[in-house]
Amino acid sequence: MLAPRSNESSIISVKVSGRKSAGLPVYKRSLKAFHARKKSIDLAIRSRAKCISLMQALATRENPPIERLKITAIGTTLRTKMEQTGKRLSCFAQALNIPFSFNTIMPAFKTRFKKQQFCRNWLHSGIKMQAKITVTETWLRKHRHLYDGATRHPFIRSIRDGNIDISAFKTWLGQDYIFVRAFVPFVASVLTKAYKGSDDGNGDVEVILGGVAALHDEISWFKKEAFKWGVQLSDIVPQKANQEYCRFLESLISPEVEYTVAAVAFWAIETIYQESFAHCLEDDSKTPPELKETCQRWGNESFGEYCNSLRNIVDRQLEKGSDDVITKAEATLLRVLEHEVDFWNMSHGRT
Ligand SMILES: Cc1ncc(CN)c(N)n1
Repeated sequence: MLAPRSNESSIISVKVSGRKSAGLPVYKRSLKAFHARKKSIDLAIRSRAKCISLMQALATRENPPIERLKITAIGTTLRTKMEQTGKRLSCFAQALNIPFSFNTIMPAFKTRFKKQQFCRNWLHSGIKMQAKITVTETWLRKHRHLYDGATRHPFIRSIRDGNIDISAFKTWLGQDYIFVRAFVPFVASVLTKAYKGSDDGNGDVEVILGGVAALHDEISWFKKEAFKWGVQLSDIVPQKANQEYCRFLESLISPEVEYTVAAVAFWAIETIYQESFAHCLEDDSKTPPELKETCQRWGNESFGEYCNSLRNIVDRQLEKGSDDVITKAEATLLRVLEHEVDFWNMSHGRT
């Protein structure tokens, strides 16, 4: 244990995960350690509420002053949820005048066992583990603006705020049905590429096969939903943005397109819907009850886990990809983001 001199301030580092911390409430333990002038404290904490209690307690302390509160959240599924927590905590820290930083770590695991093992070690060992920034993480940071444009589009915001124009929703429903039909051969081609192109010790084929299987159910859902809303699917003519997006998918089916490049497109297409619709299900959302089922379809947690599995596949592939493949894959991600924005614009009646 390091004991700083009395005029030295301390950095408190708190680890957050879904696991319950044992014994004393976390903030009491943190403060105890703070009094004991430990330089750094690693604790597992369960909820945002506990972080808030800790901040309140720290804010009222004068001696020694807090230099910086650093919270690192480890998660294995919903990155957006962790980021939201980070934003809220950051606002709160600002209000209390506590210098604050928040990081998230989303490590990839081959098996559930490895994940549990990591969480156990991370929470209890006190060993600081360096999070490795993956290629997808780098891209999402670099293209944050475009990514947010695709996942927080005014169309999605209008669902979330409860003021969606139902005719726009019906447009989206009909057009997306056509898109999903074109998506089927694309996903099947990714499956073929995975079968041929990966060593598959990691189960890529199984994950992608799950995606192919789910599309059957998805198409049935569109038919049921169209009936409910009085949308005649046989009358739908694909609009320009949809045609272009479907043409883009078709171009990725070509055997010349590498598995890594096609897998990046697949991951991005699924994840954009996951993050968009999950946004409409957050606690403070005013999504109309009749649209909740639609949002659940892509915004649910298990779809989030599936997207995360796709992301792990992509990161593993990128890790061993040539510079040329990585460049093409990044360009493909950007194309997907642009097509998604165009698709929302089209649904929103902006084209
Ligand atoms: C346009 C679009 N993008 C993504 C998804 C999710 N598969 C979708 N159904 N439609």
